[in-house]
Amino acid sequence: MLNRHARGFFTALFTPLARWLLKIGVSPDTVTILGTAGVAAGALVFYPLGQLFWGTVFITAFIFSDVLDGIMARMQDVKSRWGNFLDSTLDRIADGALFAGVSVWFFTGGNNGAIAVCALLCLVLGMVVSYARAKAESLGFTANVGIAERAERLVSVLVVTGLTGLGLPAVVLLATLVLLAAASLVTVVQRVLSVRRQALAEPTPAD
Ligand SMILES: CCCCCCCC/C=C\CCCCCCCC(=O)OC[C@H](COP(=O)(O)OP(=O)(O)OC[C@H]1O[C@@H](n2ccc(N)nc2=O)[C@H](O)[C@@H]1O)OC(=O)CCCCCCC/C=C\CCCCCCCC
Ligand SMILES: O=P([O-])([O-])O[C@@H]1[C@@H](O)[C@H](O)[C@@H](O)[C@H](O)[C@@H]1O
Ligand SMILES: [Mg+2]
Ligand SMILES: [Mg+2]
Repeated sequence: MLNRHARGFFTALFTPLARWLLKIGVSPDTVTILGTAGVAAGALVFYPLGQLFWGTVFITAFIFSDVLDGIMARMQDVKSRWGNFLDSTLDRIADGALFAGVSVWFFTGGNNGAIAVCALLCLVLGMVVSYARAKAESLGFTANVGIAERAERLVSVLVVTGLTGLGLPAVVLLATLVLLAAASLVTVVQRVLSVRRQALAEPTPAD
C-alpha cells in the first residue's frame, strides 16, 4: 500500500540523483549491491552494539537505493529479468540483516528475549510473505496483495527501532514487532487465498 502511494513521490525525489549517477557511469546493479551492503553493514554492526538510533540513520541512508536502482534501470531502459532477480534477492539479504541485527542486540546486551524472539518471527514471516509472491509469480499467478508488504515492514521497524535508540520505552518496540508479525501472517494468508482463487478460476484441463 505504502509502496503504491509513495512511489510517485520518491521517484520524483530521486530522479535527479538517478540521472547524475547514470551520467557518471554508475550502473543500477552497482547501486543495488552497494545499497544492500550498506543496509546489511549498518544492521549487523550498529544494532548488535546497541546503537539503535545511529544504526537506523545509517541504514536509512542506504535503504532508498532500492528505489534508486529501479528508477535508474527504467531511465536506461534496461529493466531486465536479471535486474529483477538481483533486486529481489538482495532485498532478502537486507531484510534478514535488519531483523537479525535487532534480534542479536536484544538477545545479548539489550537483555530482552521477548523482543529478540519477535524480531526473529518478523524475519521469518517477512521472508514467507516475499516467497509467496515470488513463487506465485513463477507459476504465472499474481500475489501483490497484503497489509504488510515490504515498505510497511521496513518503515515500522526502522522508525520504532530508531526511536527506541532515542529513549522510547522498549515495550513500544515489542508491541510494534508483535503487530508486525501478526500483520505479516495475515499477509501470507491473503496471498495464499489470492492464489487459491486464481487457481480455482483456471479452466480444468480436458482429459
Ligand atoms: C520520527 C521519525 C519519523 C520518520 C518518518 C519517516 C516516514 C517515512 C514515511 C514513509 C516512507 C515511505 C517509504 C515508502 C517508499 C516506497 C517507495 C517505493 O518506490 O517503494 C518501492 C521500493 C523499491 O521496490 P522495488 O525494488 O521492488 O522496485 P524498483 O523501483 O527498484 O523496481 C524494480 C525493478 O527495477 C529493475 N531493476 C532493478 C534493479 C537493478 N539493478 N536492475 C533492474 O533492472 C527490475 O526490472 C526490477 O524488477 O520498495 C521498498 O520497499 C523500499 C522501501 C524503502 C522504505 C524505507 C522506509 C524508511 C522510512 C523511514 C525510516 C525513517 C527512520 C527515521 C528514524 C528516526 C528515528 C528518530
Ligand atoms: O513481497 P514483498 O516482500 O512484500 O515485496 C516485494 C519485495 O520485497 C521484493 O524485493 C520486490 O522485488 C517485489 O517487487 C515486492 O515489492
Ligand atoms: Mg529496487
Ligand atoms: Mg527491491
